[in-house]
Amino acid sequence: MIGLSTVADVRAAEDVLLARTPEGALMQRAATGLATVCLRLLGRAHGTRVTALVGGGNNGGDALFAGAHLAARGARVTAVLLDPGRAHPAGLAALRRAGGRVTGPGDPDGLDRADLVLDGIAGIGGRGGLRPEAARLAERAATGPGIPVAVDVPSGVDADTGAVEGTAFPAVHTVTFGAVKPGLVVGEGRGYAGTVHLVDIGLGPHLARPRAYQLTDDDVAAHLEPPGDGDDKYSRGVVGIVAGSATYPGAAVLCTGAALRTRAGLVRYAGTAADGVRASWPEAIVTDARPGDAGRVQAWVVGPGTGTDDDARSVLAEVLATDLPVVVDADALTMAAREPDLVRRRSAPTVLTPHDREFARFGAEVGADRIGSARRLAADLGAVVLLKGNATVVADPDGTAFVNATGTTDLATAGTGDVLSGILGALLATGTPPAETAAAAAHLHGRAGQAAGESGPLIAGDLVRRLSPTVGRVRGLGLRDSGA
Ligand SMILES: NC(=O)C1=CN([C@@H]2O[C@H](COP(=O)(O)OP(=O)(O)OC[C@H]3O[C@@H](n4cnc5c(N)ncnc54)[C@H](O)[C@@H]3O)[C@@H](O)[C@H]2O)[C@@H](O)CC1
Ligand SMILES: [K+]
Repeated sequence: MIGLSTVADVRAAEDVLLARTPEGALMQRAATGLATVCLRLLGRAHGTRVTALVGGGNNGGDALFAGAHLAARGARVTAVLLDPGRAHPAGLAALRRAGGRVTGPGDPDGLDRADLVLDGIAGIGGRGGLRPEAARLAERAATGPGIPVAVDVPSGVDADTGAVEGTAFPAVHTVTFGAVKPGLVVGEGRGYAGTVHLVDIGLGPHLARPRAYQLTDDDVAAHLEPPGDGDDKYSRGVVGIVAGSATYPGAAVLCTGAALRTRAGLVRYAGTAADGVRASWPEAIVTDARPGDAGRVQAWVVGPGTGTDDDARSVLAEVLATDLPVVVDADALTMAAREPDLVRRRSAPTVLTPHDREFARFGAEVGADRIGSARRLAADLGAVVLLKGNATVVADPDGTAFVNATGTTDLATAGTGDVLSGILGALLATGTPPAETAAAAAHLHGRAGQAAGESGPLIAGDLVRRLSPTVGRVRGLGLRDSGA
């Protein structure tokens, strides 16, 4: 797992470390790491042009020292000082010694010819939307030819939330120090940070335990263990699915298929789309009776395409009255938002999977702080909230959060949510902790989306078809993608 550390946690760890290291040592570590990444991106230093945008804080200091490293290797470095009176004095001296040029914000011509632009305007000390002069430079850098590299955090991005007010520096790479900050991987910030490179400056042992994480393929592989010798089809957890309707069986077919393809244990389907599901998935055990008559299951998925009429409401209430884990999706979210006590009174795990509009039905818009909003709803309902988005956020009622790293914009198409709830139900039926399990489902869903998107625009059925090879790949078994 990759821990995501808040600004307060980074500052606290820095304070401890600063007291134990010679003055300037941390900034040197940061600047050396930054220059190393820049060299890798440029391929060579000699003869290249680098423009550093330099604010009046330590973030600007990092950019100046890194510029000095690059200048010492033969790069032509220009520092554009936004606040000449406050630029980091030692950094400025180092850059000048190494032969770098220094100008003010009125003379940013270097931006139009740079091979690489360093954004050292503001880091974790940045507050609010970029001021006009900084915004102008960030916009100019965006249209210029140089590779845009953010120092620690793209200026204008809130490091804790990813919120952007107005303009931010549109980095293609962000070189961040000590720990990945949440704002680099979630919300709008994710789009401004590009590829994140973490430079170790020794903060690790002093950092508080993070409250937010990203899962890796290895973490997710633990949720996808193949059956052991002693397993049979029941011992690995059976998932029950209530989805679709006689007129619209599509959601039921996608959800059931996704569950089957995620874990080829047992999948039961109960609902009015029974004929459609039977025709598509002879492997599922299908009934058009109520969930209570479907046979034993270890987890339920309820809601995709069920509608919100009285019958649908009574089926939802029946499922939520069980003491089993339940995934509440789509139409079931609309109904749960009307009667949140159906969720609150449960003691077994519930996972809600809203997109932004569904989230708002529970009483508050998502807003710019996606992790904070998901945490608030999770705590209010005592349920895990999986808030869908470009970077899906999962929040546990205890405040632990996960941010998904594998999402692609290709997934923004009809039916992909039905696939996610099928994956999630299948994984939840094994009895693993619900928040991490939900994060694992989002990760796998994203990986399947990446695979399906390689050959052009994807439709939800492509995700289902790609799931088995994707599970194989994430498990690291090296199963060959069948290309189906
Ligand atoms: N504390 C330390 O020992 C270390 C700090 N490091 C660097 O220091 C940074 C934090 O430094 P600071 O606390 O000095 O703060 P920053 O340099 O991140 O931010 C303060 C500067 O940003 C400007 N600024 C703030 N909001 C702005 C806005 N909306 N528009 C335009 N300009 C704005 C301020 O005028 C000031 O010049 C980290 O992000 C990291 O880059 C690293 O060198 C590692 C070691
Ligand atoms: K920056």
